[in-house]
Amino acid sequence: MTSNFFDRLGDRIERVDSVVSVGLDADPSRIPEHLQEEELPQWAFNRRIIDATHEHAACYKPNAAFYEHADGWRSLRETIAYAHGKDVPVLLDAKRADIGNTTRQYAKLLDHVDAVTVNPYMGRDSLQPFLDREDKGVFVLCRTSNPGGADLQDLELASGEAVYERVAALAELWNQHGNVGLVVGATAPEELEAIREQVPELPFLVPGVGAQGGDAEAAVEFGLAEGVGLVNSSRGIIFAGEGETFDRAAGQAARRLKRRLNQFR
Ligand SMILES: O=C(O)c1cc(=O)[nH]c(=O)n1[C@@H]1O[C@H](COP(=O)(O)O)[C@@H](O)[C@H]1O
Repeated sequence: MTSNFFDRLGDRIERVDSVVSVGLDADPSRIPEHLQEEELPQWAFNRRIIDATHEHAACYKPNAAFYEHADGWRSLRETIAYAHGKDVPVLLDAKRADIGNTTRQYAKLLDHVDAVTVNPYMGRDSLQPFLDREDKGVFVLCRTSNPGGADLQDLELASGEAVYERVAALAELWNQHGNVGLVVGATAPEELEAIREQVPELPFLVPGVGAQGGDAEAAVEFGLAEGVGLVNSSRGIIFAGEGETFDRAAGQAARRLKRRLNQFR
């Protein structure tokens, strides 16, 4: 097995012919009723989602926010092990970073998963323990998909560049081990194109297609670097259906998104 995350991800993308990241944002309030009686409803839900979608998944992206409660951590651990059992990499969407002493603890997340998302606001030292993990992927938030993404990220610096452009430039500097990618939302296609031009070699994680209505074509056209990158949908896949057959609907939604994205690859 190659020791570089993006090489492994590239292999996975080739094997399943898919750049779909299936977002495991298992909102407890939306888990179908028949699973609510299980000891760990989120895990019961995710297991069925993984069974139904793994053939179409380049990776799974659980967002840590949905698991930060006592049973949540157990569900997350089971979910990660199960995804790995199906040979699918796991990107933990944690958006972490802090002062060195603290971030060294955060970086231990990478003992359990293949990649994480991190927040660049506190600068290089806050990311260093993540960046030092040569075999893992580190996706730096660059231009996010939410409406407020413009509030700070689009601000123009004295140098004339936008804050998100500065982040992209820094990420290139931080990429000494070839383990850094960027997070750029599909809801900002112009910025997506500009950032791709600026940093042709960095793979992107592009969230925001599906529930947030982002641009799937731009996500593929600008998100991939030499064919490697991820386009994430969470609610659009895992909550595509309801009730007893929710997992079938999720499988169909994942396959549909894969095919749609593949038209642009
Ligand atoms: O880092 C992320 O993945 C992320 C960055 C961003 O700019 N926008 C964004 O939506 N995300 C995450 O991507 C997922 C999107 O979920 P859906 O809108 O349900 O597809 C959520 O887990 C978000 O936290």
